[in-house]
Amino acid sequence: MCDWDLINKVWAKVEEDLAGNGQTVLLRLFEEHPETKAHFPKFKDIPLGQLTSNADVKTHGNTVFKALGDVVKQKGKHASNLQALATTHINKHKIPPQNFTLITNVILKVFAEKFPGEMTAPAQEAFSKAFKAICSELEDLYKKGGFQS
Ligand code: HEM
Repeated sequence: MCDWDLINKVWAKVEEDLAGNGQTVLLRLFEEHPETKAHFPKFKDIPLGQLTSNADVKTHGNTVFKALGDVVKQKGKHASNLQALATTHINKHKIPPQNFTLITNVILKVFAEKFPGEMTAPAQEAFSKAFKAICSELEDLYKKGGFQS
């Protein structure tokens, strides 16, 4: 099974609760890297403890995971998906590119904890490789987009 097929197999499990899994990842990101929360106008002034029951976090978790699922399903032909993400995250949300490395590392960790049956060593390796490639492509798009931090 090639890398993207392995990834999509795990993703089918993630989709059983897309919003809940996205929510877990966002909360873990804010917990482990508190500076990331400051980028979200909706969440920056709310203490982390109160965000666990905040419906907007779950809604945004769904938004992020829907977009990431769209990337994964392209099986590598995701240039236009990444371009769209880079454009809004550079120009509208003004998110420094290294934040994508932070969130993808959190996703890897959360999936390994939540889905030990699906996240076999080869599946972890496949995600790790794919996320590294995606982050590096986003970084190139940021450079082309003239991102100023
Ligand atoms: C897996 C990586 C990510 C994906 C797939 C993703 C996807 C999205 C999508 C689909 C939206 C809404 C549409 C848009 O504006 O493009 C969005 C909004 C946003 N994203 Fe991301 N994102 C990712 C990572 C991040 C990171 C790491 C940060 C900051 C640390 C971030 C900050 C934001 C903010 C502030 C918004 C606007 C939220 C609002 O509506 O108030 N994103 N993201």
